[in-house]
Amino acid sequence: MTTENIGFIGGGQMAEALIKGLTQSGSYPAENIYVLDPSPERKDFLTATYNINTIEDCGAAFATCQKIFLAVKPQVMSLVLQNCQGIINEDHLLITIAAGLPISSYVKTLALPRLKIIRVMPNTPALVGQSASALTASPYVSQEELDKVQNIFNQIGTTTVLEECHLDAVTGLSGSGPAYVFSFIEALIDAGVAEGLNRQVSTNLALQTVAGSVELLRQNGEHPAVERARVSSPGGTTIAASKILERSGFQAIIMDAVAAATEKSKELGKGK
Ligand SMILES: NC(=O)C1=CN([C@@H]2O[C@H](COP(=O)(O)OP(=O)(O)OC[C@H]3O[C@@H](n4cnc5c(N)ncnc54)[C@H](O)[C@@H]3O)[C@@H](O)[C@H]2O)C=CC1
Ligand SMILES: O=C(O)[C@@H]1CCC=N1
Repeated sequence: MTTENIGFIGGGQMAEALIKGLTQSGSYPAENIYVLDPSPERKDFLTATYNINTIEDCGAAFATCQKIFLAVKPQVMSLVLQNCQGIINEDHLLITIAAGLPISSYVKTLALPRLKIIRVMPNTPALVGQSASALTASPYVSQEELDKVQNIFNQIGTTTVLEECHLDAVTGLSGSGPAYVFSFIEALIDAGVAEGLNRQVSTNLALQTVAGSVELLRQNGEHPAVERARVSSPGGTTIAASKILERSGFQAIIMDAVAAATEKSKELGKGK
């Protein structure tokens, strides 16, 4: 078990997902985790729930922790970085999870050409140890530092190291992806209710259908189209439903949704 301090600037949903994953997996002692957040309610909640420390300003955060996670909204990131200017140095390691903002924007705002920074896109299933995270690092991050941070994200799910040019697509697919899956599940539940099933029964059936289908794809390793064909009996119920999905452009709708989120991620980084 490591005893290195790590800090979080921003103690919202995603920071909590990481803190929960790290403390509950036992990979980080709570006493080595520090969080800075302007909301007294968030600080009280995080300290009471996870037994971690709070910290009052950037100066204290960067004096206490060499590794700092930036977990604020992209829209407030430049304000946070301005508050940290002159405090962050090239020995610190920043780990940002903000959507859209390229590594170059941090280098520029902090005026630190040799800044060590890792950009990560996780997702909220981190709260239950099932995140899908992609990481990319600035050239001044050593392989050992990248491995350590990747290992932190491995505690809350799976990780992939990618070139930075792919991070917007990752944001559109897996960063925002849980929301699309939740919409699909919600629709399945309501459909069951519309067909007369009790809401709890419908919820249980929908959740297990999605979880079981994911497990089947994982274990069989087949393309989803192959598994779809296996469900579709000739003249049967599934092919009747598939015709409706095809006619409504179901797959194109999902692809358009991912493209819109990817484009938004690019927009967030424009001019930064
Ligand atoms: N929610 C999600 O599914 C995902 C979010 N992200 C990224 O994670 C980052 C955080 O998102 P969430 O946790 O969802 O947002 P959130 O709104 O839950 O958390 C942001 C936190 O930052 C705090 N904050 C505001 N101004 C601050 C300041 N000046 N200094 C320190 N803290 C400040 C707020 O009080 C709040 O607790 C965003 O950049 C987002 O793009 C990345 C992957 C998934
Ligand atoms: O909606 C957002 O902007 C954030 C980034 C990825 C998921 N949630």
